[in-house]
Amino acid sequence: MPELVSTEPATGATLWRGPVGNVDTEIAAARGGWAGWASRPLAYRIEAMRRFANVVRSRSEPFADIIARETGKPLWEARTEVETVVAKVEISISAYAERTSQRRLESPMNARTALRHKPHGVLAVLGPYNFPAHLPNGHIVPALIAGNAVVFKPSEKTPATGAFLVECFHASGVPEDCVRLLIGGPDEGRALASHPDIDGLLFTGSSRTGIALNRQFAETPDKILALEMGGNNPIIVWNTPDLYAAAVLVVQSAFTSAGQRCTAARRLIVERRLAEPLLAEINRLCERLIIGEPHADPAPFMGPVIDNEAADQLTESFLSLSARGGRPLRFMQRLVEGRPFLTPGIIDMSDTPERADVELFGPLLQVFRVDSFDDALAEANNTRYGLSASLISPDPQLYDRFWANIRAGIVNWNRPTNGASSGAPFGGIGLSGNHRPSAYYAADYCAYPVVSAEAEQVRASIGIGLRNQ
Ligand SMILES: NC(=O)C1=CN([C@@H]2O[C@H](COP(=O)(O)OP(=O)(O)OC[C@H]3O[C@@H](n4cnc5c(N)ncnc54)[C@H](O)[C@@H]3O)[C@@H](O)[C@H]2O)C=CC1
Ligand SMILES: O=C(O)CCC(=O)N[C@@H](CCC(=O)O)C(=O)O
Repeated sequence: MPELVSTEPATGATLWRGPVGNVDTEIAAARGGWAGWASRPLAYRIEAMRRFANVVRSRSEPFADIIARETGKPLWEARTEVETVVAKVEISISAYAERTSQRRLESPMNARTALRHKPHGVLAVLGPYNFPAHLPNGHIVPALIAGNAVVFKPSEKTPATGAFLVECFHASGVPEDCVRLLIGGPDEGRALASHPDIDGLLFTGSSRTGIALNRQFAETPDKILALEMGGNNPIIVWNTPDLYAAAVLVVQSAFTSAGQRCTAARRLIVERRLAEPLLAEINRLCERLIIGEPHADPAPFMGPVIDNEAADQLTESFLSLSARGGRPLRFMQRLVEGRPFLTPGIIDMSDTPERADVELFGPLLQVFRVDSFDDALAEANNTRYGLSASLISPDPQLYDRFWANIRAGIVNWNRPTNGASSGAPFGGIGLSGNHRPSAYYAADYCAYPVVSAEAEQVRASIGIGLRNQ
């Protein structure tokens, strides 16, 4: 039986191994469990989710340890990921009530119109590796509250975290048939996505995969497809007196999680006169960033990227940007022979007319110096993605212009591009999503509305257009 092995990026040690799952078996199990779960009262499902939150809380340290080891992210950051898994439950309960619960609408005499929502059935969830618990959980919890059953395939790079998450659902009394774990890679992902017996797919991952899935789902408009994809996110720094604070926001935006966030800033757009002093501040901060293994003491700011292949691709991308005319401001370097620890790379692309509009998923920031705010906006919008964008400037009028003109689903002011709230909708436009935002709005894609005109008495008359008897 083929096996999947999970390796700790920081050390190369084997963390977990397990057999690749069978797609048909998992879907059949979920199909079997679904009707029973959907017919339970909402209060029952909510109680089950609250028990799940308690189970996760009681296992928070081992959970954070697995996330940290498997992704390489610092332990402090893995702990915040576990906290978001817990917090997701109450947020999703509120979101369900607000966005997809029952309502009675105005209607003519003797009748009523009721709005209710129904679950889709069996939903497939495909997860990414960068938030291997929080992001799939952001689909799974709302899906279960709405009454769906779920087949969850974690990233092939983070199966241990996926298995831990599913075990927490089962330990909290969610029937094993309602949340199924499918271990596997892209092949299993494809088989799951194309299986005739799923009712929809909730995906978080790269735009490349999302586009392939969108194509595949073109033949099945009856199935729900929610795509949360990547970004090529801009951060503009303009007319700000506090360059240190601006530098902190840029560094947090670009290099938190070793740049492995879909909301990470990939492009710094700065007014020309501020560029040198701002970059000097950023450089000084980068010198001080601790890069180390997840459990190191003192705690690192960031760990390695996910694996050596990703690290190789990022260093090659850095070289390719400089070959195309970019001017390296900080070289991206491998810190430890044979392990994927990278130093932040910063490259000035201002004089390069050709822009490669791709998401470089790691600690790599491109810089663009511009002369006017109009140029800054044009540069910021010079992308087919549209996930997050930030303006760093004390000027509210500039923020008004930025807000009105920037094309993104998350538009921030004097805040990092990342760190989005689970209590708000989360999603982007362009290649960043398919207009089915997640987080607070995940409730919307986990259920469909059913409108019923209802009257208890069988009473009817045709008032117009009848001949006398
Ligand atoms: N917008 C958002 O909410 C977020 C987006 N991301 C994006 O995710 C990416 C990083 O995650 P990755 O794991 O590298 O993404 P990925 O697209 O490589 O993989 C995501 C999942 O899809 C599966 N998969 C891969 N190819 C497939 C195919 N052809 N058919 C079906 N399934 C397939 C993988 O096994 C994995 O479970 C980045 O691009 C990042 O921006 C990450 C987190 C949040
Ligand atoms: O999905 C949610 O509950 C909120 C969105 C969220 O957590 N965003 C994070 C991480 C997403 C990523 O970049 O992979 C963020 O904006 O930093």
